[in-house]
Amino acid sequence: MERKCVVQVEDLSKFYQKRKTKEIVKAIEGVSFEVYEGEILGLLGPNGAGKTTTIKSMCGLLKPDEGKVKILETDVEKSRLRALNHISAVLEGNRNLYWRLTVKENLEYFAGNRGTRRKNVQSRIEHLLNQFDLKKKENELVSSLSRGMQQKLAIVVALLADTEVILLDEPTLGIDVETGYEIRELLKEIVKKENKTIIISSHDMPVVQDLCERTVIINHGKVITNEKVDNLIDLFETKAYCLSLGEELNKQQILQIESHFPIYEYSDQKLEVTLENDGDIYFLMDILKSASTKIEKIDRTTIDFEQVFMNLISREENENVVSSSN
Ligand SMILES: Nc1ncnc2c1ncn2[C@@H]1O[C@H](COP(=O)(O)OP(=O)(O)OP(=O)(O)O)[C@@H](O)[C@H]1O
Repeated sequence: MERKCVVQVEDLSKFYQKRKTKEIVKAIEGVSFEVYEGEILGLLGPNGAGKTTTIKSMCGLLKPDEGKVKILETDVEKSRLRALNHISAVLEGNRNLYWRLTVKENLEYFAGNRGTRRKNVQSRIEHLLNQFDLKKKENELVSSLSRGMQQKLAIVVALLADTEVILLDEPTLGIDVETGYEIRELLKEIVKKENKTIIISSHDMPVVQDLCERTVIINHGKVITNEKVDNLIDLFETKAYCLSLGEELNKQQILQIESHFPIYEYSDQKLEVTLENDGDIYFLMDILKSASTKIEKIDRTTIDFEQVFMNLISREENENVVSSSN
């Protein structure tokens, strides 16, 4: 059965003009992707890649120069309020909480603000407080809560609006491991039970690997990958090898490896390397032969999403270097 598309980002571009130099900066250019019902999508990219610009365009905080965003077929720019009824966002820095109100007061205030129907509000608040283990804190001021608890509350506020789409910007940034794990499990539960769609922007690759079904990776303002996380890991795993060597590599060999293979690891006579192109294995053999380094064993190596991400970004950087020098 075909999945329902809930968010369509179509050909988005945004340019800024620097105040001092008047130079035009391209933040994003031609960014397009779709997000489906019941999916957790990771929106990733290195610093300055264009994630915040994309996110702000998605929740109507910024007007793109070109392109559009549709949430459940409603154009965010043309029918802002109607579109925003379908999406809630937790942007970085807990901006959706009042620090001088208690946990419960925050929930009641925001529920009223979004026009959530009175009849269901109290039971939804109770349900979420219990689900997120915040019930015992309901009368405490937000300012007195730990960062992890504030983040859980910020997510609860977003969930209270009961929108189909939830956008979470760096949901685990700066919080302890235990709460980070708890948040991940809760998000999985919510997607499963309530069929919500979650879009996560994060630099935390283990979180992305654990939570996201698919990732859109942006670099230099353009989408460079839009693929299922498992497919990406499989793809790179088939190219990743661990060579156990008979002796240590010398400096010259390490320099050669470094310049040809952007992602590699070497220690204790073990070389982990990703072979991308057909000629790579011969190139590697030549480097090893140059100092008569023996290979004792070659294994396929397991790879995590962090390495996949690094591979994709460095591959794109290399292609950019090649195309700009042509
Ligand atoms: N108001 C602005 N004026 C000028 N340039 C801007 C402005 N906002 C963003 N940019 C530039 O646009 C590019 C994309 O920025 P954006 O904040 O979207 O990236 P990002 O991927 O969210 O980065 P980060 O992870 O560091 O927040 C960057 O080069 C940034 O310097």
